[in-house]
Amino acid sequence: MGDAVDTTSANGRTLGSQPDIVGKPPVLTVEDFSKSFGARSAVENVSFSLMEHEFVAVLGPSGAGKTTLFRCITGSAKSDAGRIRFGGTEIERLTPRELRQIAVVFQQFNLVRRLTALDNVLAGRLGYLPTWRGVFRRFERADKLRAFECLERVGMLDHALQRADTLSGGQQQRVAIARALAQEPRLIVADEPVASLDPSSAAGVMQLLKDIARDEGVAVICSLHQVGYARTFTDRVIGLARGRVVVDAPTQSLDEAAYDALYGSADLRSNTATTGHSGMPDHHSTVEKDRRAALLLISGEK
Ligand SMILES: Nc1ncnc2c1ncn2[C@@H]1O[C@H](COP(=O)(O)OP(=O)(O)OP(=O)(O)O)[C@@H](O)[C@H]1O
Repeated sequence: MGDAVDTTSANGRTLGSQPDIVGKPPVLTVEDFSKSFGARSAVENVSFSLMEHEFVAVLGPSGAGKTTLFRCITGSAKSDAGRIRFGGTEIERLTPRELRQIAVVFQQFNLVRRLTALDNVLAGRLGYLPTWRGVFRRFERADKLRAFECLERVGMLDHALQRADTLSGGQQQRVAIARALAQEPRLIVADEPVASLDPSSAAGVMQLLKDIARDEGVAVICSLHQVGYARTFTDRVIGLARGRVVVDAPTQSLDEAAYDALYGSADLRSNTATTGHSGMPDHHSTVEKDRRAALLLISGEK
């Protein structure tokens, strides 16, 4: 390996010493992306790009548009305007094989509860099997070896044959990350991956995602409600408020004013008015709670 050199991302930020990404195109590019639900604008003119090895947090008050953005990145919802490119190709034009390189980690793990950890991880290989093998779950030896390696990578090898519903929340999320790794991803999209975990398990999962970005060269984009985890583990913060990017900067450069822009800029009345679809939480109180949590964490860590 040659000497480490500082590398600047497409967004003009230094990613640290990552010699192997020099001259490489971004893994993901989001350009002037917008999405509305009827007359309600959820995400507006969002642009950013992600490089290999980057671990990026997406922060923002409830209703800011994080989930909508993630659903469009993974191809499960369509944008109204703008472009999302993965490895240079627009998301809508990706082949199934290319789409497999985008792995998703969910808040509720989404494991098959009655299957073992190993069988859940093998599900990440399904996209690589010919159809008939997939239907009968006839995995090749190489797929099984790969699944074991992924379980080892997340520290869950000893639990390979344990049923998913007998694992703790933190262990289940590790298995879900192993399943994501089994897809051989270039991008991991983690939608509030630690929201259901206790603080110790959450820190372990955040550290694991950080290590994967650093060691495997995967780009990881992760929505969070906890500013502290973003500050401790991620390289860069993209802050959304009312569907717009209000912060996009290296994590270490962010100060109180930046978090204030993110959580304090939300016009609570208009935010509540634009987030009223059924099933959503009380946005006024959630935004205020997020803001207080952000300020507490910032003042506590200085
Ligand atoms: N299926 C839908 N139908 C109508 N409006 C929607 C739908 N999904 C999201 N929205 C609206 O889009 C906006 C963004 O919502 P989104 O769920 O993306 O925010 P979020 O930042 O992920 O919030 P949270 O942190 O609470 O998950 C909100 O105004 C929301 O009410």
